[in-house]
Amino acid sequence: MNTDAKLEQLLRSGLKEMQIDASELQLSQLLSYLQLLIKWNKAYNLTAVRDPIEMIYRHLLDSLSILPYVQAGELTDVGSGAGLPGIPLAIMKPDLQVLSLDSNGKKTRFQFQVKATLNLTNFDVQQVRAEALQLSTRSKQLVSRAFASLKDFVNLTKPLAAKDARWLAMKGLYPEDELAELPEGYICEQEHLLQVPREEGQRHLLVLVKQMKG
Ligand SMILES: C[S@@+](CC[C@H](N)C(=O)[O-])C[C@H]1O[C@@H](n2cnc3c(N)ncnc32)[C@H](O)[C@@H]1O
Repeated sequence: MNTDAKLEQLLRSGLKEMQIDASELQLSQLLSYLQLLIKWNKAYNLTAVRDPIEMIYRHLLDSLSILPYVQAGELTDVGSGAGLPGIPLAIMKPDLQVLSLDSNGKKTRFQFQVKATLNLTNFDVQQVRAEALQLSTRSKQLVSRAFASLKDFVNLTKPLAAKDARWLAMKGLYPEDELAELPEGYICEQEHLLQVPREEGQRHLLVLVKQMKG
């Protein structure tokens, strides 16, 4: 079996194991994204993960592990790097409109290329520091993976967030210390253990909200 066929087979079986139904178009978009990531990573150093098989688990499937907790509508991905988790989520969830933010021009150029190649109409990207951005409509749902502490994630993005916003923070180790340092008035409303095939370490999703008064 050639390498591309092997990657396709591993992705198909990983999605199946996670009970994610992908159409043939979605599957081919995920594979095209993977191919672009492999190609651009050589020159642009987008991710420390170099092995294409590892990219399937640590990037594509890890991003998709939060699918059950993402609500339809808009989602702002903060510090998205190579487009993670925003690009896999935009591919798999057409009822989601993703705004992807990163301060690094090489990374946002890569994301523009992915958007154009895959014709991802529900995905937009901006090169900006999150704390410098002003949105005309504030975001109800923000996500980050490997971006910042919980405290910094909330503090840097407060001006972007609607009153009833949910901050989805993807974490490896359970961030006990970070939870103790949440900005005043913010609570962790939900915690979910995330399951990714072949990945042994525990992964967590914490959903943070601003506590309503009264
Ligand atoms: C460790 S990478 C994580 C990338 C991606 N979320 C992932 O999981 O692979 C963190 C990213 O945050 C970006 N970043 C750091 N500070 C930022 C800020 N204040 N605003 C926007 N992006 C920022 C960096 O350029 C980098 O691409």
